[in-house]
Amino acid sequence: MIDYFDLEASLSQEERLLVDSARSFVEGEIDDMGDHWIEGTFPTEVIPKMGEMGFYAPNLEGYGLPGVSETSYGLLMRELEACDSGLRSMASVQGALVMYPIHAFGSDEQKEEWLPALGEGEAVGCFGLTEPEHGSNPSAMETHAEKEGDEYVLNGSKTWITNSPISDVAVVWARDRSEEDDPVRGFLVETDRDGVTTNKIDEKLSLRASITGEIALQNVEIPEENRLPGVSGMKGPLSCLTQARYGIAWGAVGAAQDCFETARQYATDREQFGKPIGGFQLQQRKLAEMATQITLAQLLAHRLAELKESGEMRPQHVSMAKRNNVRMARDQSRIAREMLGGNGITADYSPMRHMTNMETVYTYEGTHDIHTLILGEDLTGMQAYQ
Ligand SMILES: Cc1cc2nc3c(=O)[nH]c(=O)nc-3n(C[C@H](O)[C@H](O)[C@H](O)COP(=O)(O)OP(=O)(O)OC[C@H]3O[C@@H](n4cnc5c(N)ncnc54)[C@H](O)[C@@H]3O)c2cc1C
Repeated sequence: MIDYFDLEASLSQEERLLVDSARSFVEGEIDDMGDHWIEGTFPTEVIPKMGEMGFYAPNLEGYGLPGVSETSYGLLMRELEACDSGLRSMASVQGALVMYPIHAFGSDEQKEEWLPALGEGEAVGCFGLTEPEHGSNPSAMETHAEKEGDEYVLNGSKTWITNSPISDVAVVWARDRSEEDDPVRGFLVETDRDGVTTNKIDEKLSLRASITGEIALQNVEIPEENRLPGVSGMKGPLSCLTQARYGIAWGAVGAAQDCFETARQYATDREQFGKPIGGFQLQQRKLAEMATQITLAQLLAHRLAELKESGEMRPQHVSMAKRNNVRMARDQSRIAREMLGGNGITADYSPMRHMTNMETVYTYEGTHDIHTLILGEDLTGMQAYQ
């Protein structure tokens, strides 16, 4: 894969090993992502295998988790998304959006119950924040929890929830009406409880190789021990999103790298007017621009990892990297598709699959617009959301 500035020369042995094992896992276990994309399915048989490989939250420590470097974690997300954004989304949601909040804000009992099972891929989790009427502004959420004795009763609905139809547990963010000012709290909701339904959203034209659904909660009773005790307010869900967005900033680079390699190979093989199309200046310009944009995004991702490792990373740094790298992958996947001519619109080649996936990645985890506003506020001190 393209590494024009030789950034990988400075990887540690652990980091290099992780890249190699993720790459050979993808090559050995997943050869039919195009078929899954067409069918709108996810290869669920790889969920426990990804657990065995240690792909879920390996940057966390304890409960069997190895605590690898942030660069290792980023490289892993990059390798998974080079295959498909659906595969990276599986690892991102399970690791950054489900295991992270349990690890950071959960009780000892919650950690013991869920972290080993989720880490091994024996259980699947999902993250319920978005609601039908509240996407970019989740703080306006209507889902709420009322305290009744030593139980909570949850009501509300979440939508666009990755993996909800195949999840064992959902981290549901809801207003806790038993406290003053109804703060947002996280609740662990087992999906087999009475009153929980998780309908699948069909006919997506993007991120097709990923299962997406709703979570409807109708008088769902859960014990009060299922509330995450360690966080209150929007910083709960937002801190999870910072973790997941970090992985996306890396993952998008993987999708773009795969597009680049596919386009470069095609330009070498495909002949028109008696020579490979890669010999024409117009095609070389496209490859030169693609390589440059990928390299800039790689530099951003590597520096972001250093900031995260040293504890200096701010959510706004993540916003800039997610915003830039996803836009880059969205633009460059289209150029790669274009270079493949008619063949580029088939599922035999990855660029158009990546290109359509990028529409979701551009929108979820904070839309491109919302990250623009986060940066605008950071740069001016004035917020322009409303
Ligand atoms: C495939 C997929 C998987 C997802 N997985 C999950 C998941 O696992 N868990 C979860 O909780 N959510 C998930 N989401 C939801 C996702 O995070 C939301 O779609 C996203 O936050 C945008 O919300 P919305 O779709 O309601 O769009 P809206 O918020 O309605 O936005 C519509 C448009 O308005 C723009 N806009 C909104 N506010 C402003 C403003 N103040 N200024 C300027 N422009 C603005 C937006 O940028 C966008 O272009 C997923 C989404 C998809 C598509």
